[in-house]
Amino acid sequence: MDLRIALAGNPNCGKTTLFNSLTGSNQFVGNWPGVTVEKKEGKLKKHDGVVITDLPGIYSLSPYTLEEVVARNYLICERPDGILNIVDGTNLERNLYLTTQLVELGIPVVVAINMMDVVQKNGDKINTAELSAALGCKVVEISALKGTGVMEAAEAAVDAAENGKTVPMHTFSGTVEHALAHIEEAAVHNMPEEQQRWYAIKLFERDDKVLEQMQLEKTILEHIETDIRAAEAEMDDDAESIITNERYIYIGEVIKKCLRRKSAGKLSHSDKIDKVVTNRFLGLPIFAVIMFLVYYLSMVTVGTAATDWANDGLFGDGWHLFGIGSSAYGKAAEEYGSAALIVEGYNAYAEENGAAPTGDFPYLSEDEETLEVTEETATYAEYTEALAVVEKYGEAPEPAAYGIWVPGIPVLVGSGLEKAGAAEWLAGLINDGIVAGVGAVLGFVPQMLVLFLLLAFLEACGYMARIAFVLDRVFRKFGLSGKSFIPMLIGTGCGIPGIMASRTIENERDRRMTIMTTTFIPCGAKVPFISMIAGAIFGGSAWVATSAYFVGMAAVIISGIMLKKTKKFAGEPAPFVMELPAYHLPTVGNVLRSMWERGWSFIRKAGTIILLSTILVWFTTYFGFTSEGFRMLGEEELAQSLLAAVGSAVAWIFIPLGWGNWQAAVASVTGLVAKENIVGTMGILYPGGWPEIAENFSMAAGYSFLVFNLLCAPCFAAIGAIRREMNNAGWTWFAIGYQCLLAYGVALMVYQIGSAFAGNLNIIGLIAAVLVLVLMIYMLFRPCKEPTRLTTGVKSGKMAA
Ligand SMILES: Nc1nc2c(ncn2[C@@H]2O[C@H](COP(=O)(O)OP(=O)(O)OP(=O)(O)O)[C@@H](O)[C@H]2O)c(=O)[nH]1
Ligand SMILES: [Mg+2]
Repeated sequence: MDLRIALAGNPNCGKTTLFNSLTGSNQFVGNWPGVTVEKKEGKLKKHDGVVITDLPGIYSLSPYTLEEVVARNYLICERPDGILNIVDGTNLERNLYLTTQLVELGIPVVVAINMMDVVQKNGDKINTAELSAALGCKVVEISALKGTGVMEAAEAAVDAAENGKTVPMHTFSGTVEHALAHIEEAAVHNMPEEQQRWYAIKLFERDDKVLEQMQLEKTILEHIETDIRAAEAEMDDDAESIITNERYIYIGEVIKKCLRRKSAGKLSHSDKIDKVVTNRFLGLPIFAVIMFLVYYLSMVTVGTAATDWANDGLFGDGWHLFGIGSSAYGKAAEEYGSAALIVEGYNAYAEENGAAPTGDFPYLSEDEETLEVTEETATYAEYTEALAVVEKYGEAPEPAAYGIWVPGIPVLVGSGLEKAGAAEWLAGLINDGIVAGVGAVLGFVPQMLVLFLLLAFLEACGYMARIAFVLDRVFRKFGLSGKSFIPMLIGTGCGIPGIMASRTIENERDRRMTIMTTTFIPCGAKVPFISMIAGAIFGGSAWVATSAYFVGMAAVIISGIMLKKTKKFAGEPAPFVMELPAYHLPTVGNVLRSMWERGWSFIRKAGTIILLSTILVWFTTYFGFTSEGFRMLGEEELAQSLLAAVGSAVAWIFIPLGWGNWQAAVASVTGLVAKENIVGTMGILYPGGWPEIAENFSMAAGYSFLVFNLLCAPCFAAIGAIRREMNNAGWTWFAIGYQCLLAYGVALMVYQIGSAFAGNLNIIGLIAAVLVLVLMIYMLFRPCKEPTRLTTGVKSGKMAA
């Protein structure tokens, strides 16, 4: 049997950080309470047979929310062999409240005071010997972040689990002890001795869960009730408060003996920053600016340079080594290209009219970005100039002549396959399928890494927790709770942990609503298609990605307001009590690790599920029934493919949204498998790349496509998470149906109203869009329905406990 050590402590005290360093795992760490919502096990490094369990944070052993129940049940029902209680040294008073309960459990406890690096920097001193004597268990000092003292702490816990015994030092007042003695005698005397005290105290508090678990006989219950009543009458308070108060009084005494504060009363750095960042008026604008910067840096500056290289170079024709020669070649190619078009126009005119033009003549010019072809006029003088240029070059300039030219993967693979004499279908599968599809997704890796890096930094330093606080003020105006923001915050990485994070919401209706709306926020997998639309149709503007983020957030707020007006969701928002963690500079290692974790899972997905999807998409795209029967198709025959047939059958649904072509319809459907697939599928279906996409989408249609895929049902994995968290098929379908309907309605408005502004008015479409708008406004402003009875009996206001 393995020795089991549980890491228990308040939220955000560093349990997961310690867990990662003790076990070498990579669990997610963030600077706000409620990051871990499930227990995780790992083997202690260099110690065979010791299993460490990371638990969600708890403030006490009376849980209110789902993830707190997980922690409590593990401690009480599965009873680990030892508890390593992590205590945030910068917040001893609140943290020790849990400690006083843990030492009563009858399980050996070792207290590890964490964040000692901060405590020391603040100049505070903790007397551990004194604290250890007061609590009745060993106390060690650690810094999980810096890794100091962590192994010693784990070994102390192992030692205590094997040999130790923790006996609580604290006694309640005489009246309470008297009642406890009676309860022990009457109700719990047949339990193991070390557990009796804890159960007696819980019975005294009339804890529902313990009462339910013990199934006491009615006579015994009545007997202990008289004891409790007597104590309550004597102390003039209810039993639960008596216990809570006495614990705090005791903690106050302990703290007085063991802690010497240097920085009492001064405003800390965090408080000063918060005065600005969470300011009533500045908070939101600062948030908007920061999010814009995050997307600007990842999408436009650092990210784009790298992504362009990945898309056009690595997964395109090729690139100049170190960029040397690129601009010279670019200039030459452009000069030659535009001159050649004029010369072509001249020759075409001559051929058509049988005589060379003497004056002005028309020629076709092509826009480099959109590939749009327009007719221009050139003069004879321009022709002579152009002819000179063309003659100077002789032929189209070769990139290899300007620097060291490295061919891209498609070129290499193509020539390799040709040399090996691969069959046509195999070459097609590899180049037009896998390289085009998976390559299109992998091309976004640099951007994603920059984005993940910035998000990891914001999460780790503590800023994101402030956003929940700032948004709470906004959300509350609409009857929503800022608590709903935490899942969305996690959802910017991936929707699945986001949906799971809804467990921190105690109110069942708010929780359901949060599950339904969390995936509106663009997750990492949606970023590539947002970026593709921005790049192909909007000239790479950073506003597109930033707007997607705020469209997602608006969708959450609007949905919240609309849903809250229905019977099923009505009711006061859950009170939002979250302490703001102190800001701190995250370690480089931690931020990089978090970035790499997310980035790697993105890459891994490209190699598995995206790869499989692209193979399927390629096969159904490049094969079809023609007049000569079933065969492989050429690039210009794709309209006859199997996929085109299927896609066309559903594409009409999207005509009102402006992108009723089968390619876009198919891409949206493959997006349900994984959202990265949208980019991969478009990569296969538009062999001409971004310029071909730009040709097929107007700006209004492009943005409508973006909005639809942002808001509609998430990928299957996330739908599975919704199913698990809702724990009900009806609610799951309701969530998916609502998401798709909302996506359709908003995309319809975007396209129809956007087109009308662009001068492409479609009267019927516009009427439909206006109707949707009116309906939404009605849903937003109609009076509230009376709430139905709340089904769960959870209490609110846990911080008071
Ligand atoms: N300065 C400092 N920061 C730390 C230390 N240990 C953890 N942190 C930071 O504290 C924050 C919370 O760490 P987590 O490990 O996620 O905390 P947790 O206890 O698992 O939190 P929940 O899962 O929400 O209960 C992170 O930003 C950590 O980087 C430490 O020793 N010193
Ligand atoms: Mg954790």
